[in-house]
Amino acid sequence: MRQAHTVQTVREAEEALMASRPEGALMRAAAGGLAAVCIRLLPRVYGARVVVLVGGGDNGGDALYAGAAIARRGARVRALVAGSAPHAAGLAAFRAAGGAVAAGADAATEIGAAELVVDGLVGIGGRGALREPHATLAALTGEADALVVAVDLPSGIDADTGTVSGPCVRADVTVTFGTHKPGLFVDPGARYVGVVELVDIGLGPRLPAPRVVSPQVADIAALLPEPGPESDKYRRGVLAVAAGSDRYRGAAVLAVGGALRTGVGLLRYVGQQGVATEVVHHWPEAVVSVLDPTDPAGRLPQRVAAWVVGPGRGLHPTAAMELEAVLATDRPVLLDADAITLLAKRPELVSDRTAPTLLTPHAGELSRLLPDSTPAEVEEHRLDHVVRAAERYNCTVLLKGSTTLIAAPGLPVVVNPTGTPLLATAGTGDVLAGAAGALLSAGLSPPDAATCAAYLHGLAARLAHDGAPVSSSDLIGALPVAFAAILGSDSEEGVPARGSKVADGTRGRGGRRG
Ligand SMILES: NC(=O)C1=CN([C@@H]2O[C@H](COP(=O)(O)OP(=O)(O)OC[C@H]3O[C@@H](n4cnc5c(N)ncnc54)[C@H](OP(=O)(O)O)[C@@H]3O)[C@@H](O)[C@H]2O)[C@@H](O)CC1
Ligand SMILES: Nc1ncnc2c1ncn2[C@@H]1O[C@H](COP(=O)(O)OP(=O)(O)O)[C@@H](O)[C@H]1O
Ligand SMILES: [K+]
Repeated sequence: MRQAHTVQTVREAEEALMASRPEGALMRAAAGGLAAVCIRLLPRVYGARVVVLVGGGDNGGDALYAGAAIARRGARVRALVAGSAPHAAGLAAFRAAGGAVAAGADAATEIGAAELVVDGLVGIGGRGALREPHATLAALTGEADALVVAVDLPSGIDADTGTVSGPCVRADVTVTFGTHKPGLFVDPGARYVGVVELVDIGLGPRLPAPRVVSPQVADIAALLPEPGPESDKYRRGVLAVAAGSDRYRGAAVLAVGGALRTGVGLLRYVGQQGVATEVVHHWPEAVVSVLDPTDPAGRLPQRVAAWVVGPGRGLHPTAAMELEAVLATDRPVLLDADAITLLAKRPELVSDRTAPTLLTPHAGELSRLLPDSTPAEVEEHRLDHVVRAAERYNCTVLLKGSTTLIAAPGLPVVVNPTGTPLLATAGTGDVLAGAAGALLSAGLSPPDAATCAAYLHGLAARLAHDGAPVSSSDLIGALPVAFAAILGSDSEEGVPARGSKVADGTRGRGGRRG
């Protein structure tokens, strides 16, 4: 798992480490790692035109020291200084190595002609939207042909939350120091970071548990259940799916498909006759129990390992009675869509529950779960809201959307790295609910089931048609391909790139069958 820590934690760890190291050692380690990445990225260093953007703090200091190292290799390096007092020792080293400070008036020309721009405007000390002249310099990097390397994090991203509240540097590569910062993983910040390279400056042993983690392919491969020789359909996991209604038959078919293609021992579909017929037509392996609308709790299938309730199920009283009955069992339950809307009126059904529960809301549904929030606020501060929902309902919450986040009380928030806007099409959430339900029925804990399902789901969308649009049915069809990619990964295969000038650096350590 890639780990991310908050600014306060990083500062505390840095302080403790600095006390045991000679003055300036950390910055030298950081700048050395930064310079090495820049030098590796330039096709030819000698004579290359490089611009360093220098703010008034240590982030600018890192950029100046790295600029000095690049200048010593024969590059023509110019500094554009924002802020009145750039790092004094860094500036002296930069000048001594042959670097020069360019006039602010030449900023557009210098950036326009550069092959490489190093963004040292602000790092973890950034507060709020960039001020001038930082904002203009950040905007100029967006128009440049140059490769853009961000120091620690792209200037303009809030390091702790990923919030972007004004102009922001769009990096091809971010060289971050000591540990990742949550804002590098979470949208909207995550869209600006490009490939992230972590430079070890010795913080590791001083860091506490991370606030945020992001799984790599080997982490997922290690979690996915694998049927063993002693497996039978019951021991592998029986999943009950209460999804779809006469009005939304497709939701049932998609949730069941997502579950079957993720792997279940036996799938029991529960629903009205018409929908059940449709489900069996698409998935003859499903075993159906026809719902009695006058007594939805009366004939719930017994001996199930886990439940999925809610996609396309509706909000009528029958659905509410069914929800209450399922939550009264001691089985793991996944609630999605309409079940979440119903839960918002009866939060105690989950908050007082002792058996495992997984909620999979999108931003609108999450805002219903937290009545003092709006969907726009959830979108803007996704990390805070998913953590609040997990605490309030005392269960695991997977927040869908541009970056899928998974929170559970007492655990770091998991950020899924495989998401893609290709998923923004009707019905993909139903597939996700089925997939996560299948993993719950196989015995994974809600956080692990949610983590693996989100990873598989995003990867399937990317692999389905090589990046061409996918339908929810295509997504189901591509789940086996995503499984094969994960289990057969030989470590260098990462998540496909997100449109950066540099190939994606997300790497795994190898699947267990690799
Ligand atoms: N600590 C260590 O051991 C190590 C730290 N390292 C490096 O130090 C970085 C942290 O350095 P830092 O603490 O000096 O803060 P930094 O990110 O440079 O920002 C402060 C400057 O930005 C300015 N500023 C703020 N907001 C602004 C805005 N919205 N718009 C415009 N300006 C704004 C602020 O100005 P002020 O608001 O104070 O006037 C001040 O001048 C860290 O990210 C890493 O790169 C590495 O060398 C490894 C060892
Ligand atoms: N812009 C996006 N980038 C990445 N994933 C997205 C984006 N928009 C939606 N998704 C994903 O698509 C799925 C949509 O689910 P949901 O909103 O429940 O739709 P539906 O109810 O139609 O199935 C979720 O997995 C969500 O994370
Ligand atoms: K920066």
